[in-house]
Amino acid sequence: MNLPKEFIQKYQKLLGDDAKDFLASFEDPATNGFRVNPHHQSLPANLNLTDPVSYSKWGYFGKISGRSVAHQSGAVYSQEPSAMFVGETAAPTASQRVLDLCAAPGGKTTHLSSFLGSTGLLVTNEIMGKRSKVLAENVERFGVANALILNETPEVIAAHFPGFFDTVLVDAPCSGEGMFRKDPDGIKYWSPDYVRECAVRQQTILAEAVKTLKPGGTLVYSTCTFAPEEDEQTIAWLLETYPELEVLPIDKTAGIVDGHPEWADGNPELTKTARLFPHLMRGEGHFVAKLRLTSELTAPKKSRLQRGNLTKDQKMLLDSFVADSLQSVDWPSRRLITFGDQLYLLPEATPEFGHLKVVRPGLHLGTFKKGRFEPAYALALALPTDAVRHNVTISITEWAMVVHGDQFKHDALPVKKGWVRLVCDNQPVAFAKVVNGAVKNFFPKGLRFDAHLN
Ligand SMILES: C[S@@+](CC[C@H](N)C(=O)[O-])C[C@H]1O[C@@H](n2cnc3c(N)ncnc32)[C@H](O)[C@@H]1O
Repeated sequence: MNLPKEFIQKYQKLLGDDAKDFLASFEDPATNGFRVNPHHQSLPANLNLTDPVSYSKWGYFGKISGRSVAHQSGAVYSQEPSAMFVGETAAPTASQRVLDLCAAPGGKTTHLSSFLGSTGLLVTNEIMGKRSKVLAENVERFGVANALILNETPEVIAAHFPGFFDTVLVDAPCSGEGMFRKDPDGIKYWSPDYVRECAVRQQTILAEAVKTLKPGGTLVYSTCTFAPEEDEQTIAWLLETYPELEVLPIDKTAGIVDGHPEWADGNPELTKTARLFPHLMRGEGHFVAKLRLTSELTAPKKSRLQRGNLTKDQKMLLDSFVADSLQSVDWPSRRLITFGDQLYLLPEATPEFGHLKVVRPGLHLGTFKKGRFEPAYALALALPTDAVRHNVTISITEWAMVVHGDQFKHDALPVKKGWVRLVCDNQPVAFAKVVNGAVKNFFPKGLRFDAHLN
């Protein structure tokens, strides 16, 4: 790999004897991993779970194809193992209010959702419009039901949610030195100036993030870069600027090491932060710090809950779909909200949106069409097995036809007419409509792909 001369010299100076191994590690292949989705009652039969990531509840080493049932159904999320350490450090507890401020494409958000289960509120935000759509796709594929997905600046988020969150994650945009093995093109952007530019941006983002914390709340800051300017020095700046913050210790195993105070202002508290180096552990590299707000920084504002807005006619159409096709779902009217003809289930205790740019106000339940309700793809992936009246098991060949958008015939249909959920390898695939004994494919047009089974 063609590493810049200044990069090599910088790390030779910082790492001393270790620099040789560190720099040599850039010639090794990137480490792959995936997390399994605890929301799925069973996992695909052929998943290789023989090589677990020791510090992660749901993580394994290995590569999963983006064209597999495991991926499409949301049974797994591909994530390199050092990135898993971020979610494990944040580890929100049930019912918390959680903010993921820099969230796309959604690796850490889906991980945080695994801790929350169906409880609490996960506000997941991405500043770039296009990337916020990718975030929404990944959140939906992972069957997350309690996420409010936003496309906002940190400034707007801070103004809307002062003193609101129990856990805040800032997985900051950074110089990405830990991504060089996976994406060598990233090296082109690297320069000492770029590193400094990133550090300034990180401070700007953190200055907003801290305003959203409740007293006692936890802030997790992470980067996928090795630059001390963006890692220890950023935390040193935080501690100096906000005496209300204290660093919390992080358990370090599997080759994860302490942060380096001597690479910042010498504050010994910085040893509590964590460094993940590719020559010391099996992963691409990260920096993680965990802090707690010890006293109030920003007074919370009184916010009302966002109210649902379903009309009587819409309620009737929805009730009729639920009666025919689902069982044991509990969707109180106050949480049902329409955006145009799209229906969503708000997460419990969602505060009013005001003027926020909302990408998804919760779980997409479906679309109101003339005189009927059509269930959403997101709903098919989010519902547990027993919540759907008719699950139809399809073969892998039929699955490939579904995800390609083809029509297909199926012998064992439980109904002549109505909605069924297609299931392959015990995983949810999509809703389909049975019309006169034939299956009508509703796999979303924008997500169709060729599974290349042969
Ligand atoms: C490291 S990536 C996040 C990765 C994500 N957390 C995950 O695990 O999949 C950083 C994100 O911050 C966003 N970003 C860039 N500039 C930003 C800014 N000024 N404020 C907030 N987010 C920003 C980027 O668009 C990018 O999606």
